[in-house]
Amino acid sequence: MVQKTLVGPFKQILTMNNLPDKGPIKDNQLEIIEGGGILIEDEIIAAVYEKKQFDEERKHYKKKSGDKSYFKVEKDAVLVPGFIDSHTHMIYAGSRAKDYARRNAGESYLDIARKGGGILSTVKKTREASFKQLKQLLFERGLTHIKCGITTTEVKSGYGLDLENELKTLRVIKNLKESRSLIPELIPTCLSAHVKPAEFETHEEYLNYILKEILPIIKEEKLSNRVDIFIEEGAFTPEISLKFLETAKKMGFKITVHADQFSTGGSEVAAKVGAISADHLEASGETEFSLLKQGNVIATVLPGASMGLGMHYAPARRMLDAGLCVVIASDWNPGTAPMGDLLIQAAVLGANQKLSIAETLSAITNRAAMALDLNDRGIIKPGYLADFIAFPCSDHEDIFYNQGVLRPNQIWRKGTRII
Ligand SMILES: N=CN[C@@H](CCC(=O)O)C(=O)O
Repeated sequence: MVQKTLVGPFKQILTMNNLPDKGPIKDNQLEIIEGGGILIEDEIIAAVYEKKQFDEERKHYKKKSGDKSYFKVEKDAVLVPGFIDSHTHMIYAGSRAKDYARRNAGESYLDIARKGGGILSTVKKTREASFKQLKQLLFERGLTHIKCGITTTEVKSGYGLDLENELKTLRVIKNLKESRSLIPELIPTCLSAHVKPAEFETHEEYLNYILKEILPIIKEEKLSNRVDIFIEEGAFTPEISLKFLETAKKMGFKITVHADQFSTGGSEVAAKVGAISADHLEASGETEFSLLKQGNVIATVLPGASMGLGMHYAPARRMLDAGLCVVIASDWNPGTAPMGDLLIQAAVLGANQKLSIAETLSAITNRAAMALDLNDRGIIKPGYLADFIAFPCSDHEDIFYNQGVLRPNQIWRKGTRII
């Protein structure tokens, strides 16, 4: 039997429907329904009602009668789609507080990595951690995410860097994805090509190992259908990254890349290989924007990494004006982005880059869904997943104005109210 629930009335519903996929968005393009409500059928939005229709529907519903229930919401509530965090490294063990202190004392991220800190120090701790410990850590981080209003979270491997440990982390993600509904839906990505582990002599050798030993098992066990690589000085050069990604693509994987964080070259690879998104882009300029535009690549910016490294933000305003689809993600990781709070980061980036409310919200809802190639969420619309969140305020402008301090107090994930 289909479980039907009528939810509302909401002071405002921001549907994020009918917005452009790319380029600037004006606030007056937002569809805002005042006093309306939602009909949920199992996991799906069955109807979005305007006030008049909602008041009519409501008469037919009695709380918990038969197969229908009516869920009356708190007085002032603004409903938006559940947030989507399309770039995180949330599965790791240990802390990098010492790296952070060293950076603040003047050492650079790349220098610390060369001297034994950095990504490889997290790899050591993650290899030592058991499946059970990693599962608990990821679960707790997932709870933090859901409280911020995130209902879908991408999670990358990349702190295992050998067959056993890359599979261990991806199996934890799969296991948690299948067993929990209290945390966001997890979307796994294989980032075995994060950096070269010490056991390999050359970068080519390691990338061949990923292609021959790791990716076939990931495919067989359906652990992920996405492949990422860190294109950067100290990680992988654009030339060998392109060859690696072309082969991964031929194997059936969707492609995303870490591009232009400190130096350029990654955007060009992303465009050539037809990546869905290029993420970071702090070093990108007009040349890179036009490459991304020609390649139809989504530009994902990661303000949390800029905050963690104390560096400038990616030029999101100029990217939008160049006609790109801009997405904002938290990049939650122990090295450069330990905060992991997408709401604070989006609000602060929006103020810094002069993004309209519509552009900022779109970058963590409907456009973020596109970065994960998911066409069933990110918009409040019939047929879409009933993933939505409500903030205790009477006007949507209060959400980013409060810069992350105002939290959603009602969260539905796949039709179930979980907070
Ligand atoms: N840049 C590469 N990867 C992460 C940092 C990982 C780490 O330092 O542990 C990022 O996206 O910022």
